[in-house]
Amino acid sequence: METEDIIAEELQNVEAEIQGVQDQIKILLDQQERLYERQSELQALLEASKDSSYPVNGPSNAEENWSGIFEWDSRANDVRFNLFGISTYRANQREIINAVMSGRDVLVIMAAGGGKSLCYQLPAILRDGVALVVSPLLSLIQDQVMGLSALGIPAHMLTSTTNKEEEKSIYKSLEKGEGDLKILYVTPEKISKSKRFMSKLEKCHNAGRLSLISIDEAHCCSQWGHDFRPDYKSLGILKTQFPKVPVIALTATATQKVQSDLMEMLHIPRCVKFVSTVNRPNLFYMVREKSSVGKVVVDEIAEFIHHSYSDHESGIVYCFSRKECEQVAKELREKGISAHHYHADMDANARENVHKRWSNGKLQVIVGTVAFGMGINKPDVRFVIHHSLSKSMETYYQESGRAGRDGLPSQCLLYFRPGDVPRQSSMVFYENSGLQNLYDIVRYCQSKRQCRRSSFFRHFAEPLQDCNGMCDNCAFSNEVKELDVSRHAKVIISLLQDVQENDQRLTVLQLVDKIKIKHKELGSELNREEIEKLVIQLILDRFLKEEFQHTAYATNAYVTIGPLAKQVLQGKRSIKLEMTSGQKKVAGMRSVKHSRASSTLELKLDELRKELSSVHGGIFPHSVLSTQQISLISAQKPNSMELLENIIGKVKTEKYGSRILEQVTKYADSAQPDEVKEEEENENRASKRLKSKKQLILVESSDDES
Ligand SMILES: Nc1ncnc2c1ncn2[C@@H]1O[C@H](COP(=O)(O)OP(=O)(O)OP(=O)(O)O)[C@@H](O)[C@H]1O
Repeated sequence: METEDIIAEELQNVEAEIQGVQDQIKILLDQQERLYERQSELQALLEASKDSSYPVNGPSNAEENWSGIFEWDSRANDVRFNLFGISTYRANQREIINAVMSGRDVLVIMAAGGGKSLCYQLPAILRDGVALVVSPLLSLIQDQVMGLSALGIPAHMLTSTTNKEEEKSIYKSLEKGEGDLKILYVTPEKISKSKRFMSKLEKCHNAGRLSLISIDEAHCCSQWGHDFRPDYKSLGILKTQFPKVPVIALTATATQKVQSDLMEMLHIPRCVKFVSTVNRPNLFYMVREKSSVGKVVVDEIAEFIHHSYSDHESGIVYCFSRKECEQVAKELREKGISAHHYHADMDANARENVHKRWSNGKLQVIVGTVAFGMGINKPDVRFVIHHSLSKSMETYYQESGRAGRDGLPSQCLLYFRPGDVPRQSSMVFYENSGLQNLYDIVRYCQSKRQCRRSSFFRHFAEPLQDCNGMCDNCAFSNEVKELDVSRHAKVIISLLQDVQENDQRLTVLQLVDKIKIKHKELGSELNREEIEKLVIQLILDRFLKEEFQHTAYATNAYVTIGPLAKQVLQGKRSIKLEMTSGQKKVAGMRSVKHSRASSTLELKLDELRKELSSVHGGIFPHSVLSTQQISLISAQKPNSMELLENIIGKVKTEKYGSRILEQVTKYADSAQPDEVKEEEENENRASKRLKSKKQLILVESSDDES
């Protein structure tokens, strides 16, 4: 061999080795970044626990025993029961109220629908003076003020919609203590932008009349949260200016990082922290494969709603774009579902009108963008359907969490198509950890084995809890099969290498088109959806990666070779794709059962209504006792005691009288679920038959595969 050849060969080897080392460096750098993040999280936590004389999440001596006896106990019980109509506290509520009443700063992380409002509203009533509540959205504020006013609690708001006269009277109350003002809601902009307001607030404080400060949706403070609001950043001024006034910050979701961040931003390092579980046991989570044909998806959604719910049971459908919202709402209407779109392009009146009709049960479904988000106070949302992917686990948890805030069984369904990923990734790649967050939710969607609930626990760093079969993967896990697609992956990577060598670029969908042709030549049997899924999986596992390029009109996402691609090419890594034999039918079965149960109960409920009408002139408190509530009570499910007590509390508060209470209780006892159970058993049998048939088909097709 010529010297030149020897050198050239060695050079090639060295270059290959350098490439290998660079790949390793990249992986290590990523790992280092993750470790730095965790390090700063842990340092902040350590600092917070050193600083705080109170331990995180619980008392350690008598003084810190938040569930002990306090002088305000009987007053608190009186207000809870007689004013709010709530018969018992939920987990952590009493402790939180006691900590606030003791003058401590408090951080509350409690799942959606957990009952956060009571934690600041009750102390606001018990403490002398005015409580200031900062809340991010007008609609949320309006709902809260309306609700409190209906209970006879003097609550007001100071927002862009407040008229001059009302503003004057609120300022008078703040400054001079005149008039009746107990709870004042403001948006964060009021704190950051209105000097006049801050000066009035100061006067209120100086006169000893600022009783507490509540920061709702506190995750908006943190850039690491999923809904950062710049105006929330300036809320730290409240603690600086009013250091002795207790601050209570509340949110449904906050990772460790967000928690430490918001404690720092709000200047409450010594706060007592109450973290409740993120688990929402009443929510059934499922993911369905989304057809590439838009009409098919809407047909399926319509069928799901028709099958599962009666007209008065409402839900939300989330879409990616405004145009999509309008289209989906229109198609749902054509299918006989009362639906309307909701997005930021509509004027405020039109939006409010849609929201109102939906809240009053006159509209069954709102088809919204994420603009229809925080501030939805409707407790009986029975289903949340995602027509498109959310941008992170946190956003999905929040959005789907709008279902079932009343604690009753509700369903969260996400339609996922791998081909939708680039659309989202080109929107989020510039955000802090945007891609990482997106890929987490994509993993959630792609997995056909992992418990959906456990993904939430992992994401929020919470110990795992039993899912009780309340997700599609737990309910139907044995339908899944793993297919070795290593050779398909090699073809994809090689093809992409060729493309890159020719200085060309491909989007995910273009790549899929090319592979489809190539696979046909190779006699491969993966269909288009499966190839899409494989490409996305290769991106998640860093065998491929996404790159972005801005044009004048948009940001395009391209797919390129990832840092670990070589491992596949060299046969060091095998690639497996999870496959099922078809759509999971669990929702359909539950829904058939559910709608039949509802109709049986509806008949009985009508009987009850007739009887009650003789007492109350035909007005039955439907909001107090829905068909589903009765169904739950009669089936003696978990939660039923709380529900029954809640109903009793409400009936008492709303003065429907003892006769109704008696009838309700009697009715709840007598509703008989036997018929329902029988139907359920029949359906289970049918489901088992269907499953074994599907497995057979699966085995046959996988034999072909190998
Ligand atoms: N102890 C309780 N017993 C029964 N019902 C309760 C209790 N506490 C609160 N609720 C009810 O639970 C529902 C949800 O409460 P709330 O609106 O405070 O939830 P939240 O935690 O603020 O939820 P989100 O994060 O979704 O806004 C309300 O209808 C409220 O009246």
